Amino acid sequence: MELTLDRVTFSLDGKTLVRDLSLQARSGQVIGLVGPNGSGKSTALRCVYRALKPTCGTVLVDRLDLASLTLRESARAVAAMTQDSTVELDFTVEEVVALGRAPHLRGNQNLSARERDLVTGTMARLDICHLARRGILTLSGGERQRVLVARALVQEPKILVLDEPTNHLDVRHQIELLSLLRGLGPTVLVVLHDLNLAAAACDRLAVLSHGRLVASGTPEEALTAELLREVFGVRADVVRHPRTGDPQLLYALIPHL
Ligand SMILES: Nc1ncnc2c1ncn2[C@@H]1O[C@H](COP(=O)(O)OP(=O)(O)OP(=O)(O)O)[C@@H](O)[C@H]1O
Repeated sequence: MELTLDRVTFSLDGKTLVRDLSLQARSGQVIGLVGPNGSGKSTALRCVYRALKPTCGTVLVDRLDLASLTLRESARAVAAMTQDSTVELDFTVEEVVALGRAPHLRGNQNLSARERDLVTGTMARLDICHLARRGILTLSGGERQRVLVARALVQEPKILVLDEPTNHLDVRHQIELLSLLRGLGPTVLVVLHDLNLAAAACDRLAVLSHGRLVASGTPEEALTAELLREVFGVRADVVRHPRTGDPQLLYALIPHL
């Protein structure tokens, strides 16, 4: 499914956190949203998964205004793993992952055999089968993060929204998770802070600064030394990855800061 943000603005208490943001993700594309702290990335995502209602503008899923869908319909279409995703109760890992099916079930309906296989298969992909019977509250940050991604995938969404999904993950699990996003099926909108991983994982990048879109395009088009200086305030050398050809950024510490 295609995801379109059409001039989305979100204001709160007279402050505009996201201004006139227009983005388009074609079906199956992975779009990375990057930008400095406080630039409005999470706010923009919240408008997509309906935790916030845009003050102006619309979010369209296949040209259908998301706001016109019932909450159940939009929960079937859009899954989110965000910094707000929490599990307060001490469910087991397997139970939490199975909760991803909730928008597809009626009342106390049990999971079908296909859905049980989906839960098991997704847990295997996220390397969490060994945690199946553990209480979610006993997990490490990275383990928990992988469980929450599995829950979102089990939802079989058309649009997958991920806010810093590699947060807490060790380098192997970061690479595995982002590799998984490629060719996954749903259209993915993902916030990433690691620009080298974003360049490797995303078809296109959208760069936010002070709530506004300041650059967008392929990683090569978006991640220029000039943009890194102006938007992120860092000096970086942009080189090509010797194996993949992706742009990669080299930073150095600032002497005598
Ligand atoms: N509920 C709120 N009340 C007041 N200000 C808010 C609220 N939520 C967000 N903000 C402000 O809006 C701006 C954008 O926040 P947002 O969380 O969208 O940024 P972000 O780009 O995701 O940042 P980060 O990279 O640090 O996670 C920030 O200045 C933040 O302090």
